[in-house]
This record gives sequence, structure tokens and C-alpha cells, in this order.
Amino acid sequence: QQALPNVVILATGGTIAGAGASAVNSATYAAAKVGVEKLIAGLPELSKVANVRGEQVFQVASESLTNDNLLTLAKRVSALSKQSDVDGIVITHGTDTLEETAYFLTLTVHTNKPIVVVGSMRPGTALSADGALNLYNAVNVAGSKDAMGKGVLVTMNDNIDTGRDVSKNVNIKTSAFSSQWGPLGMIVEGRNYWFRAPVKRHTMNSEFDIDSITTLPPVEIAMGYEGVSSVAIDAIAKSGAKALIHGGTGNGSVADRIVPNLQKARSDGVIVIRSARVPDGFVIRNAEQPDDKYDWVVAHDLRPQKARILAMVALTKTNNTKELQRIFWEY
Ligand SMILES: NC(=O)CC[C@H](N)C(=O)O
Repeated sequence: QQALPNVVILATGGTIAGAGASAVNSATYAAAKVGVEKLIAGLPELSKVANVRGEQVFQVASESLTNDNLLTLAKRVSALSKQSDVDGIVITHGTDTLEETAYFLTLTVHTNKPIVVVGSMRPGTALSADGALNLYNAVNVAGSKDAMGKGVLVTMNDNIDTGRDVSKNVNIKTSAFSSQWGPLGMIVEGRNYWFRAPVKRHTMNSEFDIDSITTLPPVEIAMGYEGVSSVAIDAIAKSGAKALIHGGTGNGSVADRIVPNLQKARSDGVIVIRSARVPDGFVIRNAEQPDDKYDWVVAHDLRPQKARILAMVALTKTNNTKELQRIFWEY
């Protein structure tokens, strides 16, 4: 009989720690109420697959997490991943910004050990609550040798996705999370079934390291839409933001009337990154806008909120636009 793996659960709040007034409350409830010890005690099946211990890092709904919270969490994950008595790490998290935290950890934590970020769409008090199985799956993956070296993973609704690619695409169903490039695999009855592996740089292969990042620069997002004005762009440019993500229409297109405002922001030193509000597909450099001429960067397939995470991390090392574009292609 093989020894069980040691898995640490870092709890941050969210619906997976939520509680409603009755079993029919699947949407009306309070997030971030149940402590990590109670989560673990409520799932005795965990003790059969891993030696589990918990730490309560935060107890918040994820839309309220800050850059400082991200740094605190990633530094704790990094420290634990260096311990010989830790085989894998699970982070329980609200689903609203789970994709951002998962991508941040993907970019900044140097480890081969499995890191799994997980949440739920229904509180544990609801009928057909999804948190217990999602957490069981997360602990199984975090304790699996075959999950090593695959970067940061997300286990929602029986799928195993990459922290880079996955997004919340539905806001009320348990099938909330998906990636346009597909999941890496599935978990059924505690067993992992893998079908693909990530090719973008991550964790061990990343040039970024949370242990040497002390602060993140401000990066803001402005949406493109029919009838857009320059109000948001001008405000961001004046705010001290180091980069501005433009969540453009279509293939990252930009209304002609605000192009001069973005050019002005760039000439004032703000990095302009052209992303798209369309969930899937990717932005082509020098299509829609002459990025070379304007010295803009394109966000590849990253949605605005993911592009913001990569921009913050990349800007801790460089503000050279050629380097930034290379980073957007590689991560
Ligand atoms: N399903 C959820 O986890 C959403 C709850 C809350 N808005 C959060 O992100 O923490």
C-alpha cells in the first residue's frame, strides 16, 4: 500500500465556502462563510486519497480580491511548494475571478508540483451542491504524480482545465467553466484521464518568479463598444496606470475616433495592449490597427482580464514593447 500524498488546501472564500438560508437557495446565499476546517470535515472521503490539512488565507468573495491578496496567496503557494512534506496544493476560490488567480499562479510559481484552483457554483447548503465533488477532484489531482509539470489546473464540473485557458463563461450553471482550446482531461471516481497538455510557458518554465515580485503595477481595462467615447481611456491614461488593456470589438478593433487618444496615452508612456471583448478567437497583430506603427502590443488569445494579469507580471521585468509582445506570444 502506497503512502497517501500530502495536500494542503488554501482557502480563500467564494461560493464553495458559501451558505444559503435553505436547500433551494442555489443563487441567493452568502459567499465566504464556511471555514476550511469545516469544509474538510464535511468531506470525509478526502482522507482516503490524501493527508489533507487546511489554511484559511482569506475569507472573501473573489470579486473583492486585490493585487496585494494575489501576492500574498502566490507567495504562500510558492513557500509550500518548496516543502518536502507537501506534494500538492489546492486553492479554494470564488469563481468570479478564479481564472485570474489561476493564471497569475501559472505565471509566477516555480514548481512541478500540482497546484489546483477550485470553486463551486452552488453553496454547500444547496440541493445538488457541486463544491464537494469539485473539491474531491481537486485534492485527487493535487495528489497525483501524473498531474506534475502540467502547470496550474482548475477542476470544475469533472473537467481538468489549464489555469491559463479557462474562463467562467456561464454565470449561473454548474457548467460555468470552459476553455476555447478544450480541457486537458477529466476526473471520474477519483481517477484522472488526460487527453492533452499545455504548450504555453508556465510554472517551472516561466521567467517570472513570485519570490522576487514585491509589488504589481497598476493596469486598467477599457472596453470597446458601439458609440464608445474616450472618457475611460483618457481617465486611465491620467491615472498613473502603466498599461491600458483595450477590450476591443471583433478582432480587437478600435473606433477611429479614440485612436488618437490611445496614441496620446502611448506617447505619454502608457503601454497600450489590444485585446478583444469577443470571448474566443485571438487578436492578429497589425490587422485592424497598425500595431507596429503605433508601438502597441496585442494580447494574443487572452481576454482583457487575463491580459491584465500577464501585463502586470511582465511589467515587473520590462516595459519594452518588443519584449512585452514576445511575452504575450509565449505565455
Ligand atoms: N460561484 C461563486 O463562487 C461566486 C461567488 C462570489 N461572487 C465569488 O466569486 O466569490
